[in-house]
Amino acid sequence: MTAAWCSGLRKRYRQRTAIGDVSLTVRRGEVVGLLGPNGAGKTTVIKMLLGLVRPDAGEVLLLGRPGRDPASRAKVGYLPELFRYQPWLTATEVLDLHVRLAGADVPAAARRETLGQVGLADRAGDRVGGFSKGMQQRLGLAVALVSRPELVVLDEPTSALDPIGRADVRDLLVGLRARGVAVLLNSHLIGEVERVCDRVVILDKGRVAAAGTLPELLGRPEVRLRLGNVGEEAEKRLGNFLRDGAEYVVLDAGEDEVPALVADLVALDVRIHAVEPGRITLEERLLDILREAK
Ligand SMILES: Nc1ncnc2c1ncn2[C@@H]1O[C@H](COP(=O)(O)OP(=O)(O)OP(=O)(O)O)[C@@H](O)[C@H]1O
Repeated sequence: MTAAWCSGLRKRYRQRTAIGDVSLTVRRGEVVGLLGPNGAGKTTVIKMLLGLVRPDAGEVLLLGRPGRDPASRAKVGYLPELFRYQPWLTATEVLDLHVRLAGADVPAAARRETLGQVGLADRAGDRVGGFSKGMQQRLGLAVALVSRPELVVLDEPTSALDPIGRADVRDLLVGLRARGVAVLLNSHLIGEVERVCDRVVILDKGRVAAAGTLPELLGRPEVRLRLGNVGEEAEKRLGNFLRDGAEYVVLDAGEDEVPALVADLVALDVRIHAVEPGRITLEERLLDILREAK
């Protein structure tokens, strides 16, 4: 089930410890988000996983093989943070080149389909030198996906993309997960990570500051009620719920709990201004974790 695994990774550059101790796992059919401030070590971890940077210590397994074994990378797709493709080649030729380099067998129709998936179908025959930055990043995604990899590692895949491009990438990731592909996603766009990732690993100063599923990191979902004209009887009915300023908070609400509560409150002449789902956002949680670690 494990697509990528590393344990005890360390890396120093001269006197600077880039990675102090990082262990993480990405399972098949799972999208894992890598978050953390600038310089936290996200790209270095990705490069050590992929054999592009040699760790000082630690172990890597990719799709069941030791990371040092070049064969372990045959089924891995990678979009680097800094992407550049040969400007004299067309998009189709870039894909052909990468398919050849990967030693993969991908029919021409499937290559065309991949360019279509990233929104470049009508630019397939154009030279990459004339592409915008976002178009080059889309091509980079096509390169990462064209050989039908079992593990996809994307280092800030939407940094140059417009909002529609970002939504396209989200759809692509959901499609990959449904096919059982494992995805490791490094992104500063926390909303994007929150929407699409099953698990999140937060790096800070070369260490894992927190890791878990979204419910584990964000706590229990809650429903918040903003009410007016709360009389004595209504106060009694609300007695079991937490009060946070002007709001009442229902934690872990059962399926009928909120509708029943609202019906009772309406019957008691309470004015209901809002009934809203409320939970700390991943961005708030990330900032808390990073501030605590300071
Ligand atoms: N080739 C290198 N030589 C020297 N130091 C390096 C090298 N590569 C990375 N580092 C250092 O390692 C640390 C982690 O860098 P890394 O690029 O992994 O961070 P990051 O979390 O990906 O940051 P960002 O969000 O800014 O992309 C930084 O202190 C950086 O200066």
